[in-house]
Amino acid sequence: MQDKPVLKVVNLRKQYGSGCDHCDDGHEVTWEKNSCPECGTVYACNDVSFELYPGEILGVVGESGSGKSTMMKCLYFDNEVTSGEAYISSYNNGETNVFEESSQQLRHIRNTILGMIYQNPVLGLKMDFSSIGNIAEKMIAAGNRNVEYMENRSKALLKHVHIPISRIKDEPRKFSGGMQQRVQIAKALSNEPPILLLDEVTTGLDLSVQASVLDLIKTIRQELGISMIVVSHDLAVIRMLADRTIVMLDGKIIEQGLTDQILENPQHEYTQQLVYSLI
Ligand SMILES: Nc1ncnc2c1ncn2[C@@H]1O[C@H](COP(=O)(O)OP(=O)(O)OP(=O)(O)O)[C@@H](O)[C@H]1O
Repeated sequence: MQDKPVLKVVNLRKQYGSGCDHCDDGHEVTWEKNSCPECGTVYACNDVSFELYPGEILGVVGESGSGKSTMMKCLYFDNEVTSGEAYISSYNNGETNVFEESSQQLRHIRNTILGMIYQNPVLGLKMDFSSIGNIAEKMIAAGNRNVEYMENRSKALLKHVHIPISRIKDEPRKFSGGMQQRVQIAKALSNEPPILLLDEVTTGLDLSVQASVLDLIKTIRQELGISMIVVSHDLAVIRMLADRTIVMLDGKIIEQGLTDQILENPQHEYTQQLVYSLI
């Protein structure tokens, strides 16, 4: 490879609390996992840096509380970062730190460059809108006004994620968990974003439903070549999907590399535990 990354993240930090003399420079502290024992500030993400390349799936794995969801929320601008930089190649040719952009620009990036699929569909869908309406809403937010186009595209997307045509007007609250995730995926794809963010999308689903959602994600990557960041606490999901993997612990990246390499030859003690628990 080394194409230009579609996304480059540099020293992303998200802290809860104002910090103190002890933890501000990070060196003098014996951390209690991700928090400062003196002032209690939580460093949910600390100096997180990585690159996402065209068409690749980057896995992010780590235990509960390691900072995975916080990182995704920062990348989708649900959370404001404390500090750090992110550059997107399809936005100002990758020359602008998007974390410093206005809220109007951030909305534009969310609507046209990023798609997000949350673990909890309530965060990604309006449960009382029709499914087709959910998708149209995202297209309208990106400036679309052509009703016929939006209707046809929504139908095609829902068909693509295997929602029966007879149910496309149903509200997601009437759907099973697997179907809700499929509608979220269709919605996230509606404006053809170059980057998809998927946060624990199969957690909580039955195994067979998990498998079908994972298959759908693989098919989308093959057909559309979209770059994806896939967060999961489950290394089996990462093994199935990710080309490269980041391992997070206590808000930091402790290991990253090709997924096969990480699975075959984990370097960090924590990664070794994760991998051996999978075998
Ligand atoms: N609003 C908040 N205020 C204080 N601390 C927070 C807040 N939100 C998250 N945290 C802390 O940030 C850390 C990272 O949480 P995060 O949810 O990102 O982890 P995670 O790896 O996604 O775990 P999980 O999969 O269980 O959500 C945790 O220590 C959490 O307690």
